[in-house]
Amino acid sequence: MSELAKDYLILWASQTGNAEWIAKSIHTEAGKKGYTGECHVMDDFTIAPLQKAGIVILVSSNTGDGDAPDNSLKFWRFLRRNKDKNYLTGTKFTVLGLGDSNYSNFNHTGQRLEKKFKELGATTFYQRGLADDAEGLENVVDPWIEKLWEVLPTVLTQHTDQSIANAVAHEKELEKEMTELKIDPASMPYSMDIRTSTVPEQVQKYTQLENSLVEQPIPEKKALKKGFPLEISLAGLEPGAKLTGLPRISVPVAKLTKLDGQQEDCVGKVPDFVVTPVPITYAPITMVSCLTSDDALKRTLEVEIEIDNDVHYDPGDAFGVIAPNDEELVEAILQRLSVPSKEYHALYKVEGETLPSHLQHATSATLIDLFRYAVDISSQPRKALFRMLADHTTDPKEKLSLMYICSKQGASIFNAIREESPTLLDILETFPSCQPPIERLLDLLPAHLPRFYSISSSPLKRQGKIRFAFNIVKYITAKNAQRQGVATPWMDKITNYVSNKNEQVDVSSLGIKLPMYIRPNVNAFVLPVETERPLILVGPGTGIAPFIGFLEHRQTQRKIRTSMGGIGHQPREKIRAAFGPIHVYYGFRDHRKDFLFENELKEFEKDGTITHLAIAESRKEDTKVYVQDLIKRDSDMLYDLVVNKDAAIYICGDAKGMAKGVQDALADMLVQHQNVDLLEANKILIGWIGEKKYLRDLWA
Ligand SMILES: Cc1cc2nc3c(=O)[nH]c(=O)nc-3n(C[C@H](O)[C@H](O)[C@H](O)COP(=O)(O)O)c2cc1C
Repeated sequence: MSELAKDYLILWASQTGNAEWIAKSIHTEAGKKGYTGECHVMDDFTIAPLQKAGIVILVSSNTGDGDAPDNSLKFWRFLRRNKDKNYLTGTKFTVLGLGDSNYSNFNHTGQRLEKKFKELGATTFYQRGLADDAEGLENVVDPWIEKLWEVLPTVLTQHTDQSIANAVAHEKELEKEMTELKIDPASMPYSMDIRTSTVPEQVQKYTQLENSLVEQPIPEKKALKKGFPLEISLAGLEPGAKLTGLPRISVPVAKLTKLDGQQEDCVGKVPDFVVTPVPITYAPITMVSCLTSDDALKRTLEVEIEIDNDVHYDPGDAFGVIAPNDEELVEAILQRLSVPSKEYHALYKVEGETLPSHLQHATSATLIDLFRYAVDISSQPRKALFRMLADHTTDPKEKLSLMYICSKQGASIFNAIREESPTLLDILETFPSCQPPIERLLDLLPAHLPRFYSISSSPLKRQGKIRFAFNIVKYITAKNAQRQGVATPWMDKITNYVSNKNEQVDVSSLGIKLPMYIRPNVNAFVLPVETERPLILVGPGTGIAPFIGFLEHRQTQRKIRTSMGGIGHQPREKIRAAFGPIHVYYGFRDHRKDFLFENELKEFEKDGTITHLAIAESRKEDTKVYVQDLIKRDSDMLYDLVVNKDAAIYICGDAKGMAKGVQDALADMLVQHQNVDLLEANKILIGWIGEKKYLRDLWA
């Protein structure tokens, strides 16, 4: 048998924090199990050389269109340039990919990593795992990690320290205790609604121990936001049944230490612990316009902000907005956690060995800011969160429900909960005897992230300004709970809920500033430099927004060239030939309600910026037309443009329905005209993605 390796190296790449959290959990747990190794973000790959590590574990998510996360781009450059077939000979590795099957390039990065490592001579010691966010990452990640612990002793040396053996045994004991909760048939099924929300005495005591900051709750005057408790039925659970497949008890990481003093809110200022790739700009909001009618299904706003001269962007770039979590929700959660309001502004230091990136700079932060800006309190809850909450719940039935939710037997309940997208408040109100320490919440809640918007204006046309458009995310779930996004309702609120359709309201006098930063389009979703290249732009709904920026840009470029031509330098035909045709495929539900940018698009059509505007209306009387239907209709003309005239195709919008439909329509076009089968047609399309001839900016 070959010698066991001594050290492992975990390299992770994460866009929104999942891969980072999973990689760090594996690292912490591996340490507890007696293995030694390191854990780094992929772009720090020079810190711990790959060739020196016996075992390499790669954990990577995807972004864009099957692209690698931003914090692995340097690593990828290094891998691409490295052609040495023996570079990793002797290295054993495995891959855990995180993806989402709503995207057609499902888990592309994980697969590419595996291929590249093999090309460099490495061999796999354990089969790769490809998790799907559409189904719940845990369904693959948890069993994959469980099996990893079985495989690891065959390839890696484990230290047999007695304290480690004791800790592992203790953990097993705990697990057993939790999984053998006796199920009382008399209490089933039961509804959480009948519970009172008083926190039992022993829970108060417990939290005081774990959370030095919790004092006796003081009555609050203000009526606080209420959550929407979940309905959890234990009906599916057999009396005496055991729960299996529970997530591992995650190791506590974050430690809160109280500092001296308080810090009052600095209105509109993002706390210093929020770190962005480029410094935050506070951009004054100058104009707001509502692009939809009152009776439209979705409310869409267009907003204009002012930027400094040193902020540069191209049409198609996106920028991040740093919006706080909903203030009422934050306060209601803090109150539910028994934090007295006088503590909200007390300063704390967050410490811990494997702290996630979003907490690493919180060396002096107020509690309220941590809940406003550090953690996500309204995204899909992780199973590990429910598992942790169970450990801090005193009522046996509630504890059992929490364990059930995260067990294999409770998979359908967990999925039903995901459908309802509960906030942290909803979950805590469902389980009144649950009183988790804030530190454990910091460990298990995902990072609060900037929200990205495509720029819908051209810097040529609107110097010193940026315009963007977005739907206000507010909806009612199947169980009648109200839900809302983070940034869009906040922007609607701070700009005073402008409502007259297409009226551009000047809001400069309100003095509102938007914390933002430009994120250059790593995807190359920008206009080609050659203005003569034909373009096919497909963007239903708010997917049209970046194309408005493209069109403004082309319109202004043409105007500039025409004015030069006007003084005798260039004949008009030459100018016309310098600008390729632009075909726009745009869709909405009902032209009276949600024909976004109607005036602008008609103007572009009139002045020749758009050669052909194809409009799909999906709720028009009895006909439902989608953009993909129009692409099928125009298949001959589009084939000629794409194949004979080298047009570039841009798709923006929903990854699931629209992008798949458009891809099918394009594949059909190739089948019809190029005498290939569907498989070959899709391969051609994938090739076009690689050549940046077919570009997509999609969201699930
Ligand atoms: C804008 C965006 C684009 C994405 N593109 C893809 C993709 O092309 N293929 C895929 O499998 N998953 C894709 N995903 C899904 C992520 O990989 C998945 O949600 C993962 O859990 C994110 O992990 P992270 O938080 O570590 O970045 C995308 C997610 C977002 C938000």
